[in-house]
Amino acid sequence: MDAEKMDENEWKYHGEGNKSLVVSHSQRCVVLRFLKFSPNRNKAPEEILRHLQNIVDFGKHVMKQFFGEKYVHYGEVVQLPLDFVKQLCLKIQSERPESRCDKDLDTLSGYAMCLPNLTRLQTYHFVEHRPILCVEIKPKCGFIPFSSHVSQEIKHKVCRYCMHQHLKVANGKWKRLSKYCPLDLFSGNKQRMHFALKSLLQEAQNNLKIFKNGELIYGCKDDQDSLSDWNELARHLKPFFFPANGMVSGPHCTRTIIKELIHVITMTLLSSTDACRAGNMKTVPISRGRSYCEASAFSKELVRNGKNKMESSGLPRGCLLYKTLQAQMLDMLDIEGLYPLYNRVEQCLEEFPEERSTSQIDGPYNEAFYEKLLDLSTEDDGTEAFAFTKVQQYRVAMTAKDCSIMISLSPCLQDECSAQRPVVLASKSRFTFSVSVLDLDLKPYESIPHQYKLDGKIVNYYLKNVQAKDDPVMSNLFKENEDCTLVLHKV
Ligand SMILES: O=P(O)(O)O[C@@H]1[C@@H](OP(=O)(O)O)[C@H](OP(=O)(O)O)[C@H](O)[C@H](OP(=O)(O)O)[C@H]1OP(=O)(O)O
Ligand SMILES: Nc1ncnc2c1ncn2[C@@H]1O[C@H](COP(=O)(O)OP(=O)(O)OP(=O)(O)O)[C@@H](O)[C@H]1O
Repeated sequence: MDAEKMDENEWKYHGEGNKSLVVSHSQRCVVLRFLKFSPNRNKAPEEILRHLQNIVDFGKHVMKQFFGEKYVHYGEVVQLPLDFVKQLCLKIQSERPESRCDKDLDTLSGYAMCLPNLTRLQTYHFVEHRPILCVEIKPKCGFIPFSSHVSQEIKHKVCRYCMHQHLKVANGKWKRLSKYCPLDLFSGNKQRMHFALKSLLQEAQNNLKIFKNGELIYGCKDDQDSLSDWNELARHLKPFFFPANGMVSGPHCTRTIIKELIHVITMTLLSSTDACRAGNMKTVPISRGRSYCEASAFSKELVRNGKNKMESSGLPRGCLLYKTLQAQMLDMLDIEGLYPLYNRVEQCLEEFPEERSTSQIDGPYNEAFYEKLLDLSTEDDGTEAFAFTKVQQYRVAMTAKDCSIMISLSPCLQDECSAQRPVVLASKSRFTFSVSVLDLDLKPYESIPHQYKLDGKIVNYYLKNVQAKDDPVMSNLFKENEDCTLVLHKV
C-alpha cells in the first residue's frame, strides 16, 4: 500500500464491532481495520502502534498455532496520512449504525491494520473476478462448563449463550429470543447443525451476516436495522445454487434455496483444510461436560417427540469449529474458578509491579507466550506461576469464544479442479471455498472482573425469570438423558 497515494474516495464503510471499524477498498481485496475509542479517551500514537502490533503478533505467534496457518490472516500494521484518515472518518460517519457511535474512530494516531478482505477473497494472493458469497458466523461458546468450581447447577445444564439471550432481550438489546444454540452448531451432528444454522437465519442478531461480492445482503447492520427477508435472500442466492434453471419463485423455491445454503455451510464447517501445531499437543480434557444444552429448542423438540438420544457425532479434528472449541476450552476452570486466581495475580502485581512485564500480560505475544499456554494442569499448587498461566489461558479462551468464522464460496465448473482449493457440492452447483477466522484480538486482562460480574448477572437473571417458570416435567425428562457426553477425538 502506497501511503502517499491514499484517497478516501477509494474506500467505503464495511462494518464495525465494539472495538474496531473496518473500511474496504473498492477495487482491491483489502480492508483497513481501525481501532475505536470512547470520546476523549484517545491514546498516544505509540500506545496505539503497540496495541496494533500486539494484535498482529498474537495472530501470528499464538492463534495461528491453535487454528492453523490457512485459517488465520493476521495482516500488518500500516501508517496512514492523518489527512486521509480524517477525510475517511468524515466520509463514512453517516453510514455508521447509531448503536455503534458511542465510540469514535481513532483519527489521531494514523495507524491501522491492513488485512485481506475476507468477503471477497478466496485466498490471500488470489484476486477473484467471479461472484463470491460469504457467510460470517460468530458462533460463541460451544461447550458447557465442566469445572468443579461452578457454583450453580444450571451452568452445567444450560449454555451461556442460551441463558444470556434472556438477559439481552430483557435489556432491549434484541427484540426476540434466538433459537440458535452454539452446542448444536459445535455438535458435529448434521441435523443439529442444520437446526442451528436455520435458527441463525431466522434471528441473525450479531451472529450471522451474509455478503455477496463484498456487500452485506443479510444480517444486522444495526440493532434496529436488519436485512432478514428470506425471499430477498433467496433471490440473491438463486444464481449461485441454481445457475441453469429458471425455478419459479415462491415459498417452495425460497425454502429449497435456503436448504441448499445450510447444507453447503455445514459441509464447509466440517471440512478440514489445514493442520496446526496445537493439533499435536495434548489439549483440553475431552469427553467432559454435557454435549447438549437443555434450553436448546432442538433438544426440547427431541424430548417432546419421545426421542431420548441426543446425537453428537463429534467434530472432525481438522475443522475450524473443532479448533475453535479446543481454544475455547482453555477456559478449564470457568470464571468462578479463575476469578480467585486473578485476585492472586493482582496481589502479586501490587507487590511486584515488574511482574506485569515478565509475565507478558501486555505482550509481547511471541513464541514464549505461546509456549507458556501449553501447561494444561488444573491442580492449583498455590503458586503465582499457576495463577498467571490460568489467567493467560482464560484470555485466549475468551478470545476464541468471541471470534467469527468467515466462509467464502465461489461457483466453479465441474472440470475446474485444483489440489489447493477444496470444493463443496450443492445439488445443482459446486463451489470452491475457504474458511477463515477473524477478530482474534486477545481479550484484555482488565476485563476479568467484568466477566465475573456478568456471569453472575446472566445466571441470576435466568434462574429468577426463566427457569423458575419452566415446566418441571421437562427437566425430569432431561434427567433421563444425562449420559450424553461430549464426544471429541482423542489427541
Ligand atoms: O460477553 P459477551 O458474550 O456478551 O460478548 C461480547 C459481545 O457481545 P455478544 O454477546 O456477542 O453480543 C460484544 O459484541 P457486540 O458489541 O454486542 O456486537 C463484543 O464482541 C464484546 O467484545 P469486546 O468487549 O468488544 O472485546 C464481547 O465481550 P467479551 O465477553 O468477549 O469480552
Ligand atoms: N478481514 C476482513 N475482511 C472482511 N471483513 C472484515 C474483516 N475484518 C472484519 N471484517 C468485518 O468487520 C466487522 C467488524 O470487525 P471485528 O469483528 O474485527 O470488530 P470488533 O470491534 O473487533 O468486534 P467485537 O464487537 O467482537 O469486539 C466484522 O464483523 C466483519 O464483518
